[in-house]
Amino acid sequence: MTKTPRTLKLALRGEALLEHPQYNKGTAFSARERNEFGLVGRLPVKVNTLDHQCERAYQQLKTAEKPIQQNEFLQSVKVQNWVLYYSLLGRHLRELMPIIYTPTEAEAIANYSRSFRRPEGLFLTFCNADSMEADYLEQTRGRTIDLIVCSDAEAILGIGDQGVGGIGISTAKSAVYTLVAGIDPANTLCVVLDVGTNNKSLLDDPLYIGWPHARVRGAEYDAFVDKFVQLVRKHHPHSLLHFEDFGVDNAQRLLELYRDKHAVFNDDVQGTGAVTLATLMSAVGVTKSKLSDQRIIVYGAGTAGLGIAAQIRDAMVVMDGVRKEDASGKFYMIDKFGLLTKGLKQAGKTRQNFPDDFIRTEDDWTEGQTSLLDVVKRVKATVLIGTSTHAGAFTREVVEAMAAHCDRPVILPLSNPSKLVEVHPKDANDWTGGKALIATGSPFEPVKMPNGKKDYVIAECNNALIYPGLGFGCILSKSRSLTDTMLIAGTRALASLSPALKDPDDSLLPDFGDAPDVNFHVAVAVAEQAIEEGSAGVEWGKDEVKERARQARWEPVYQEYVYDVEGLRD
Ligand SMILES: NC(=O)C1=CN([C@@H]2O[C@H](COP(=O)(O)OP(=O)(O)OC[C@H]3O[C@@H](n4cnc5c(N)ncnc54)[C@H](O)[C@@H]3O)[C@@H](O)[C@H]2O)C=CC1
Ligand SMILES: CC(=O)C(=O)O
Ligand SMILES: [Mg+2]
Repeated sequence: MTKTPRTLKLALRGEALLEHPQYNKGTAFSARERNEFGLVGRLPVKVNTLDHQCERAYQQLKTAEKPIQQNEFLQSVKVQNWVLYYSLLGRHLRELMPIIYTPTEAEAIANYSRSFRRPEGLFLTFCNADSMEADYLEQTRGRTIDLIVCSDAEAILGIGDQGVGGIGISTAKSAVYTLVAGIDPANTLCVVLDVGTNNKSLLDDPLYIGWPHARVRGAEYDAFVDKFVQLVRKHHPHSLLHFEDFGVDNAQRLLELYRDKHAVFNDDVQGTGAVTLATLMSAVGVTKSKLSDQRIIVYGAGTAGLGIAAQIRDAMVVMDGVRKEDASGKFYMIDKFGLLTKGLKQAGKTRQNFPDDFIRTEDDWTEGQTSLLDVVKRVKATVLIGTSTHAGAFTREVVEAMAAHCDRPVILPLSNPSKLVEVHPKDANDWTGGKALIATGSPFEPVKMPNGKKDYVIAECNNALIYPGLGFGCILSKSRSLTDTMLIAGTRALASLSPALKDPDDSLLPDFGDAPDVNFHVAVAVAEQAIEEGSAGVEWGKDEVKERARQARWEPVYQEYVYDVEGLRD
C-alpha cells in the first residue's frame, strides 16, 4: 500500500505562508498555488521541483568550508522549510549527520548565545516558573504532540553544562527522530529547562542569553521539573517524554521517579545502554563467546557508564540465565579515583547514589593499585568501555595490556564529541595489530588492517542508532510506558542487523546511512512487544504493526495546498 498524498486546506497567505517552515515550499509552489496564495509577485517565476531545490541547497552547503558553518546553513534551511531540510539530509544522511548531530552540534551548542539568530523550541526558565503552563500552551494548543524532547543542559554530550544552549541538543535529537524514524516534526516539542548554569564562561559573557544565575538545585529544582512533567502528563498524556543530557545526579533519579507514571525515556541511560548492548551482542557473536563470559571494565561511571552496565548485566540474566549478583560481578567500574571498591565508598569517594551492585567487594584491592592499567592487567578484561570524557585515557600501554591476554579485545571509546574519544580507533587498531573489535561514540573513518586485509569499518555506537526506533515503536503502539522488555526487543532487532554476524571482519553495527531501515525494524519489534505484553494502548494486533508503521512514517514530500479561510493557520 502506498501513501496517498493529501491536499491541505490552508488559511495562510503571502508572507505568512513563506515564513512558515512547516508549509513553506519556496520556489516549489505551483503556478496555481502562487495565484491562490498571493505569491506570484513574491517569488521568481520558475517553479522548481524538490530535487532541484535539494541540488541547489547542497551546492550552497558545499560552499561552506567548516562543519560549523555547514551546521549554521542547515539550521537556516530548517527554520525556512522543513521538507527541504529533511529531504536534503535524507539524501546525504551519512555525510550530514555529523553536521547536525555529534560532533558539530556540540560546537553549535557551546556557541549558542554568540551565534544566535532565531529561537527554535520552548524555553522554560526558572524565573518564569509562574507562567510555565501558559508558555507551554502557547506553543502546543490545538496541536498533536507525540514526542517531547527535553534537557536541563547540565551534561551536554561530553562538554558539560551549557545553560540555555542546551536547547540545541533537544532540537538535534528531535531532528534525528524525524530523519531516522519518520516522526512528524509538527508533532514534536523541543524543550530546554533553563535552571541557570554553573558554566562560568557563560555567566561572564555579556552576550549570554540564558538565565544568568547559578544552577538551581535541591527541592526547588525538583519542584520546577515536576511542574513541567505534570504539564506534559496533563496536556499530552499519550506522548513520549525523552530526557537528554541531564546531570549525573538527576538523570537516573528522574527516570525512576516518573517511569511508572508516564512513557518516559532517558536516552543517555537507556538508549546508550541499548546500543552498547547490541554492539556487545555482535562482538560476542564474532568471538563465539557469551555475554556472561566477559570481564567488562567501564571507565567513567556516570550516567552513560552506569546505564550501559545495568543494561548488559540485565541481558546476561535474561539471555544467559545467570544470577543477577553473578552478572553484576562481571563489571569493574572505574571513575576519577580509580576502581569503585567498598574501600573507596567508605572513604566517601564514590557518588552517593551509586548502586552497591557494581562496587567491588574483594578485600585485596589496595589503594593506589586500582588504576585502569592495574585493573586491565589483574582481571584480564575482555571488554573496555569508555564513557569518561577523558580524551586519550586508553593509552598504548592499556590497549596493549588488553591485547596481551585476549585474542579479540572489545574496545569501545564512546565519549563524544570526537575530540574526547578515549582512544582514536586507528591507534586501538594499530596497537593491537588489528585484533581489537572497535566501536566509537562519534563517527570515524575506517582503519587500515595489517596483511592487506580489507579496511575495518568502525561502528558508530551512538544511541542515535536506536533511540529513534525505540521512541517510534512506543509512540506507534501508544504505550503508557517504555518497558525494559520493549527496550530489549528493540536491542535484539538492532543486534540482528549487525554486519559482523555475516562477516566477522565487518563492522559491529549497521552503517548510519542505513539508520532509517534499521530503526524501522527496531520500532516494529518494540511495538510488537508492547502489544504482546499488554503495554500498548491500541486496538489493533501484532500482525498490523509493520503496515501501521509504514503509514505513520512522516516523509519529506510536498503536499498540494488549497486556500480555505477555515483552513490551517498554524
Ligand atoms: N555514544 C553514545 O551514545 C553516548 C556517549 N556518551 C558520552 O559519554 C560521556 C559521559 O557522558 P555522561 O555519562 O552523560 O556524563 P557523566 O558526567 O554522567 O559521566 C562521566 C563520568 O566520568 C567520570 N570521569 C571524568 N573524568 C574521569 C577520569 N579522568 N577518569 C575516570 N572517570 C572520569 C566522571 O566522574 C563521571 O562519573 C560523554 O562524553 C558523552 O558524550 C553519553 C551518552 C551516549
Ligand atoms: C550521544 C549522546 O547522547 C551523548 O553523547 O550524550
Ligand atoms: Mg546524550
